[in-house]
Amino acid sequence: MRFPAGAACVCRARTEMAGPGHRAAGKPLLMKIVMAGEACVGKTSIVRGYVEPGPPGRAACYISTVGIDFKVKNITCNDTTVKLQIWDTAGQEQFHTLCTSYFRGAHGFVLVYDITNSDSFQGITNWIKDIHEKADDEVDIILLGNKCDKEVERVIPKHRGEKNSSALCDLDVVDLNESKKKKMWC
Ligand SMILES: Nc1nc2c(ncn2[C@@H]2O[C@H](COP(=O)(O)OP(=O)(O)OP(=O)(O)O)[C@@H](O)[C@H]2O)c(=O)[nH]1
Repeated sequence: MRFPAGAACVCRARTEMAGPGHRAAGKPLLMKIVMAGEACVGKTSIVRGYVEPGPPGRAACYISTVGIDFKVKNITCNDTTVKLQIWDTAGQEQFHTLCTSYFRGAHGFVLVYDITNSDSFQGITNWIKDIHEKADDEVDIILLGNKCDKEVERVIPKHRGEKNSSALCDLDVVDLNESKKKKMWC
């Protein structure tokens, strides 16, 4: 998955995300990806930049997502057509129960924080817990530090994002048994 300029991806996606069992003959491989993270970190902007044609742009004003939104994009990966179903969740607390109910069945998560907002970075731990509780047994997670154009306002150094992702890998190993295994690719 490729992200718009300005986004620092500190983990990488697994390329072989779903096996052939997920595909009916002649149909593209269907992948469910969920965007998650605190409000206003830029999830919707990232999805729009990725899915909509034309140069990536951001909304002039912030309109928070109400509940959940949904976009589709077809990509080709290793000669296989993959239909990405991207669920853009609202970060506001009032939608939390609704949004996490969409975690089941996801193949991958993009967890977004804002590098200029330490609360959004601290919130990542809770999102990981939600994934452990509500998602299926094996999922891939990308941790993404957004708003990298605001370098002068940065409060989360890149190495903290990288450290967090390795810490979360350790957490996986310690806390999860074989049947409830999540993978964090760093
Ligand atoms: N400077 C800067 N601003 C950004 C960036 N990405 C998003 N924004 C701005 O941040 C604000 C929030 O962006 P959204 O994409 O709506 O954030 P969200 O995470 O979807 O918010 P919720 O729907 O409330 O969960 C908007 O004003 C965007 O224009 C970025 O990379 N850099």
